[in-house]
Amino acid sequence: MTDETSLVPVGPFSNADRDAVYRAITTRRDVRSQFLPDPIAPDIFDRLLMAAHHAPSVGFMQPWNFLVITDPGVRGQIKAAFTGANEEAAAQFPDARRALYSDIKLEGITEAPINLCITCDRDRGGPVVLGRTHNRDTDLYSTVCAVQNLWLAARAEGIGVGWVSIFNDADLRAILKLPDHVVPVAYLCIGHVAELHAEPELQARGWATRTDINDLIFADTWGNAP
Ligand SMILES: Cc1cc2c(cc1C)N(C[C@H](O)[C@H](O)[C@H](O)COP(=O)(O)O)c1[nH]c(=O)[nH]c(=O)c1N2
Repeated sequence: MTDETSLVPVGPFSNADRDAVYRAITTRRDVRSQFLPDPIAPDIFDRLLMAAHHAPSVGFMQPWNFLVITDPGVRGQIKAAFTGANEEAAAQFPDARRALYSDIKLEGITEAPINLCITCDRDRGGPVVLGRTHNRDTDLYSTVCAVQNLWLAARAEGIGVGWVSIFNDADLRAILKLPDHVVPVAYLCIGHVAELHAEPELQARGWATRTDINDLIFADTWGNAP
């Protein structure tokens, strides 16, 4: 058997490059309120989509599409869908948390210059996809990898991204005219930012705190401390 793939030598990044990668990871934030109105230059937006498109995907399925939403009419419908779902969401929290929940801004749909829905086409690649034979949801996981690639690239570009998931699926599908085999994985608000929260806003607002990583690591079997 011949190996027709070509390999290139690799080593670790320079310290500066490596630090930049970790800086993007640790200083990336979910953005809801800091969007500036400035448009995003096409070359920057192209790089963000390129980053998303270079994500790993099961069987190299590349199940994503990028729905770029700029039309104010569509945005208005999306915002109304969010508002309805967010009222339903608030009602699900206990009385003690509801006031704080309602006080936290959870989207920047109308303020962000670009809204982007990253979808997953569950039929792409046909009925049998390498790596997906025993776990059908791996196409959804692949799409989430694309979202994260974009989110980190955006941090490096000084662009803020906010993920909005408080929607009834049916609303999003109807507004965006999605076919049945396409899943709206992530609805993202994207725009320039001058500032980012130093820590997750939900932590700063007292909603949740970052878990100690040592409490999350098990050895060999579930629950077994290393
Ligand atoms: C799948 C998914 C869905 C959502 C989110 C994230 C992810 C991964 N997040 C953002 C989330 O609140 C945020 O990532 C955490 O609070 C951690 O903060 P940083 O991302 O580090 O700023 C989010 N934020 C928000 O304001 N409205 C939302 O509907 C959602 N939905």
